[in-house]
Amino acid sequence: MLSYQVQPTSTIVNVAVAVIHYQQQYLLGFRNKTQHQGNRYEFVGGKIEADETARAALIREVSEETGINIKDNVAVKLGRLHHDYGDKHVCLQVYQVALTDAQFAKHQYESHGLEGQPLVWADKNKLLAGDYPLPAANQTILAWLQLPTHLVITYPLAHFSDQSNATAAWLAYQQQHLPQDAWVYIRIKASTVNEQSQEIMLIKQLMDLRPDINGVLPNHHISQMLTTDNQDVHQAYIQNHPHIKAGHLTHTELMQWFSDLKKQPKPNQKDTKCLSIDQPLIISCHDIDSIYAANQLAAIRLKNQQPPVIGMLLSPVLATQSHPDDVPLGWEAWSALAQLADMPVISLGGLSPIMSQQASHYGATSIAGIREFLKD
Ligand SMILES: Nc1nc2c([nH]c(=O)n2[C@@H]2O[C@H](COP(=O)(O)OP(=O)(O)OP(=O)(O)O)[C@@H](O)[C@H]2O)c(=O)[nH]1
Repeated sequence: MLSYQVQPTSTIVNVAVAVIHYQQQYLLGFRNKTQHQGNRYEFVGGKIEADETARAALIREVSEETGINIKDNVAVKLGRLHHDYGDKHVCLQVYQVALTDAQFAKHQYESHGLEGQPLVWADKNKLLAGDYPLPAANQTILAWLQLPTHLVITYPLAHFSDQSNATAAWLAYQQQHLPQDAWVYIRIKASTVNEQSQEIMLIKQLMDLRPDINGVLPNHHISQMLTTDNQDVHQAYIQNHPHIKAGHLTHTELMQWFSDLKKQPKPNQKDTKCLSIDQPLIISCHDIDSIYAANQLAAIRLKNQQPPVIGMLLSPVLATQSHPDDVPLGWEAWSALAQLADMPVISLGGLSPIMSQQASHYGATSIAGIREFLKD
């Protein structure tokens, strides 16, 4: 089977990693200088024994290292990643665990763990800013943690087709209804050639009108921007715009990429240029085949040291008005698929923000939607 997971000659060390947090504070240990990747901070965790599941190892390691019992906590899978340190090849299985008020109250003042290692609670902003040196493999975990709990998706242009000027109506609507500081997948889905030529301009206009929002831009626009005559201007725009957070790859685009990959299994940097390589990616998946393809793409980007895949939009969970013909997966089937993803999974389809807790119970790190996520 075609697989881009790195196949080293040495043994892979499987590690369960617990990203333990209480609200915006994250628990870090400090690795002794004699340890592998010593003199650095780490998330709590350790090797998965041969006869153990990753979750069982997670509970055991957290208990052994900190005394915190997370048996009854929800552990949301953030992802799985390979990293070859040269002297050691690790496969990290990473879970996010939110502590309860009582757990935090009990453990917050412990300055050392049960193995004598120093412990600190790091503010999320400082952690993401790189104030705590971590092993190199953890850079991807930090990128995953950038993903917000809510992702807003814009209405397509067609939603405003009864207006005399649909593009102006689209723009005015987004300007007014997008929540402050939201991460927004700017999806326009123009149908006419005239509208298509305006899409990039519309995206830029929206980003200018609402400088607070964080944009997830369709990948085909990013690659289009980078292959036009104004390539330098666009490249500078994308690279220097602090609020462009990721490119988005549709299910169809992903499967096209995967089919091309199967024809040419060793793509070079130029061949992957159609995928935004300056930005992290968020990928839409609907089934097991696309999840497999997304995992392959994530592994290739990691191996090529390109910005990682930071999320998978897996849909539809429930029936939606926007896709009335799609058969919903339902939470149980959705959850089983989500477990197969090697990156954080965002639930989508007929959801509202009040379902966040339910979504995380089923394995979602985030929740996305259109109408229910806009402000009145
Ligand atoms: N616990 C933990 N390990 C990590 C992180 N990131 C990362 O690359 N690792 C690597 O994953 C492996 C963890 O295994 P471990 O904790 O059981 O191993 P160790 O080297 O500390 O001890 P040991 O080999 O003496 O048992 C180490 O090679 C470590 O460098 C992290 O955030 N937390």
